[in-house]
Amino acid sequence: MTISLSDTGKRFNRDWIFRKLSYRFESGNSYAITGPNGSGKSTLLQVIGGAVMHSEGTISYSHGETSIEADAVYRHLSIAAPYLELIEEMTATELLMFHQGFKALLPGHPIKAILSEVGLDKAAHKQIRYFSSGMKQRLKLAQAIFSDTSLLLLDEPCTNLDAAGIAIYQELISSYADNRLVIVSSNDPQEYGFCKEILRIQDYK
Ligand SMILES: Nc1ncnc2c1ncn2[C@@H]1O[C@H](COP(=O)(O)OP(=O)(O)OP(=O)(O)O)[C@@H](O)[C@H]1O
Repeated sequence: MTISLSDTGKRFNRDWIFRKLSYRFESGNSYAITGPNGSGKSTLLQVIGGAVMHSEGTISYSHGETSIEADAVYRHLSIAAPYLELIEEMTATELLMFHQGFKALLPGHPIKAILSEVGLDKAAHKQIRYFSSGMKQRLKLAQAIFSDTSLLLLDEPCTNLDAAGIAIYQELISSYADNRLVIVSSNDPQEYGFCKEILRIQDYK
């Protein structure tokens, strides 16, 4: 997948969050969006994912020679973000089964094995409402990383994770990010250290 932004800008009311952003994101590469609190990292990630509409300029998506309509891009992406909720009434296994109903998981990865990879094997049949914040974050990462998508968007992916969780995240990235387009919004090198390109949002004010 390739995502091209041309003079793209976003404002909320009278406040411009970023402007004149021209950038090309390409599959097989990894990108970090960095900047201080409130600078617009999450907003840019949501604009890229098509969840928030940009205010000026253009964004285009393509797969090889084929262009992807902006309103169909959600089919190609998975996202883990602090503001996205899990369905707390479900167990971890039920959530991934439900999710699989509309977005395929990576082939060859049964749900039991996925939960084991993120250290949630013992909690596979526990309701998410009883999960700790770190367990919820592990589940969000599993849901995003093990979805069979070409675009992986990660907003503060190590939020609430302990040292073991951070190590799992880094292993998952090295195992499952190849050939995908990965964009991480973060200020923490533990989260984006693997990224080859850095986009500083302050450069687009
Ligand atoms: N829906 C909204 N309506 C109005 N303003 C918003 C909205 N969403 C975000 N903002 C504002 O946009 C700016 C950028 O917010 P954003 O969450 O993108 O920053 P961030 O860089 O991700 O911050 P952090 O590092 O704290 O997560 C902030 O000033 C925020 O108040």
